[in-house]
This record gives sequence, C-alpha cells and structure tokens, in this order.
Amino acid sequence: MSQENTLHETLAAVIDPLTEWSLGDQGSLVCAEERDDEVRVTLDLPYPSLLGEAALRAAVEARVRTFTTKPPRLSFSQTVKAVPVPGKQKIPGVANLIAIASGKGGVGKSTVTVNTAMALQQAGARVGILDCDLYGPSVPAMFGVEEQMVANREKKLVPVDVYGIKMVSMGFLMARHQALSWRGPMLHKMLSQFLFGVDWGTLDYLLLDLPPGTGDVQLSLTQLAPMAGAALVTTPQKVALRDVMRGLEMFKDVGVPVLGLVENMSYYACPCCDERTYVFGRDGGKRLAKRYEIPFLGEVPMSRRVPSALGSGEPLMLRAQTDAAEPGVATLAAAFRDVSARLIGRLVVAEPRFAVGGPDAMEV
Ligand SMILES: Nc1ncnc2c1ncn2[C@@H]1O[C@H](COP(=O)(O)OP(=O)(O)OP(=O)(O)O)[C@@H](O)[C@H]1O
Repeated sequence: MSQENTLHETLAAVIDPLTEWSLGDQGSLVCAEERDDEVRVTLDLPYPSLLGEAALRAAVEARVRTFTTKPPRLSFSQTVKAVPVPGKQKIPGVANLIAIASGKGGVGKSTVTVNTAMALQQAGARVGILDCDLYGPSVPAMFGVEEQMVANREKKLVPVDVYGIKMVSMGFLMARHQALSWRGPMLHKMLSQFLFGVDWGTLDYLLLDLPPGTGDVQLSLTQLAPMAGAALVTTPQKVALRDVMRGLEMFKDVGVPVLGLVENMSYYACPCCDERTYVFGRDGGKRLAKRYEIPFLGEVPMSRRVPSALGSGEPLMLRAQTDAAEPGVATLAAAFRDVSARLIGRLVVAEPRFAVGGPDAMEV
C-alpha cells in the first residue's frame, strides 16, 4: 500500500464535526497528498463551508500531525447537496426546502427563520424565504419592507430581494391591514402558486416559515412541498414544549425528517456581562429532544435586541454585521449561527424518504 493511500485512508476516517459523518462517506476528501515540504488536503463540503470549516480544519490538521511532522495545508470548496425527496414534484432551481414550524404561536418561529436565512446567506449560501402564514404574514415587517410582488413575462411571481434573500409573502400582495378569509382549497391553490409559480432562480435553501399548529396550511404544504426536512421551534415553557409533540407527529406521519428542535428565548442574556438567567427553567428543550430522539439544534437567548420589528426592520444577523460591537449582539449572532450550522449538518445526513401524498393528492 502506497504512503499516499495510507494518508488518504487516514483522512477519510476523520469525522466532520458538523455532520458527524466521516469525510470518506461524505465524499468530501478530494485529494490528500504528501509533498516534500507539506501535506496538501483538498476538501469539498456538501454545505456552505464557512458553517463547519473551522472545526473540521482542526480535526484534519490534528490527524495529519499523527501521520507526519510536515505542516498541513488545507483548501476548501463547497457543493451544496440536494437531499432527494422521492414522490414529490421538484421546485425548479431550489435544492433544499426546509420547513420551520412550531406547535404554538408566538414562540419565535419567524424570528428563527429570518435569522437562520441571514446566517446561511452570510456563510455564502443562496437562500430564500417563503412566508407560509397567509393570514398573518410577518416576514415583510421583520425586514421592514413594504414592496409589492410583480409577475414576469412568463407569468411567474418575482420574489422580493432583501439583503440578497429572495422572499415571497402574502404581505407583498395585499395592502397592510387587509384581512384574508379563505377556505382550505383556496389556501392550497395559493400555496401551490407560491411554491411552483415563482421564479426562485437558483437557491441552495428555501426556508418555509409555517404558521403555528397543524391546520389547513400545514396539511397542504405537507402534500405539495418537497420538504427535505423540518425544524421545530419552541420556548422553554411547559405548555409550548407539549405542543411540539403535535408538530413532531405531523411530520412523522407524512415522512418528513425532523432535523431538530430549536429552543428560543431560553434565557435572558445580560447585554453588559453576558450573565445567563434561565427565567422559565433550564434544559426543557434539550430533555424533550432527547426523549423524542431528535437532535437539539441549540438555545437562542431572549433579548430586546432580537425583535427586528421594533422599528428598525433590521434582523439581528444583519445588525451583527453592521454593528458587531453593540453589547450582546455578538452572543446572539453566535447562537443563530450555531443553530443554522447544526440544522444544515442534520440536513446533509437526512435520510431521503418517500414522501406521503404526491402533488396530485388534493384537487384544487
Ligand atoms: N429571542 C428573542 N428575544 C426577544 N424577543 C423575541 C425573541 N424571539 C422572538 N421574539 C419576539 O417575540 C414575538 C414573536 O416572535 P415571532 O413573530 O418570530 O414568533 P412566531 O412564532 O413566528 O409567531 P406567529 O405565531 O405569529 O407566527 C415577536 O415580537 C418577536 O420579535
């Protein structure tokens, strides 16, 4: 066996901390070569490399050092993997659809969606958000935009582009205080239009911000949308944690892998000293995730700096770029970045499932 083969095999066994998969199984080890003066390693990651590069670099460098005293030189590229969803119509140009859901209203699902989208975009991904809350769209307000969507020549809706994120929301079609009172079939038709009648361009991730609960919109989406996985958002209160189970059951029933649980407003983080106060008790989300054998994606602190709707229309992750020195902002941004990275790590290893209820499951 040649020295090169041995080096390749040694590095192929390194576990990527983000996906918990070996580089060999993940297909990420492009080349490992021992030269006279260094060891060159080329890695192609199935996710935006910035999400996991630092931890992986440390793991690979440590393994190279067990093999030789020559210094390692690593280079990274990324090819975002599309998780296949058999039995569902694909959305042209969209690699992965991820649902962000909650059993209960007001737990911060839209906040998590918006900031996760921004974290992924800042890591180099092409990202879109579909605001599926047709009755109470909140995404436009979170970005402080009041634009109207228009159709292009092919009669496809053109998403509103804010900070490089492509967004579709009922809020971009209706006047601000207009109320909607549609029944199931009409909602179904509109959601189908929002998924397949939009010129999404090329997206690595399209995040679906679902309304709370398990009603008509959720039912339609599970029938229509080729969801690669879903994340559930909760708060630490017992009543919110109980409602998570309903969401969990819904996704299980339709064969959508649950990528994990995010606990929002987990603790109050003092902006001055970063001290944590667990107002509603500690580790409720973690324990629930363990009990139901789903990954725990992380805790997001409660802070008055999170609500973008307070007037600025500037999501926290954007503030983290423009004003990183503001007290508390870096901690919050790190929390959203960790959640996003873990979410995508779980997506990479999500088992493709045969989705229940194809595109024609319900007549519109
Ligand atoms: N980590 C946080 N710290 C402080 N406030 C937060 C946090 N997360 C969310 N909020 C605030 O809580 C309120 C509800 O958040 P959000 O709209 O994201 O929840 P939701 O679950 O999407 O609600 P809905 O059920 O209406 O869809 C908003 O005012 C938001 O700004």
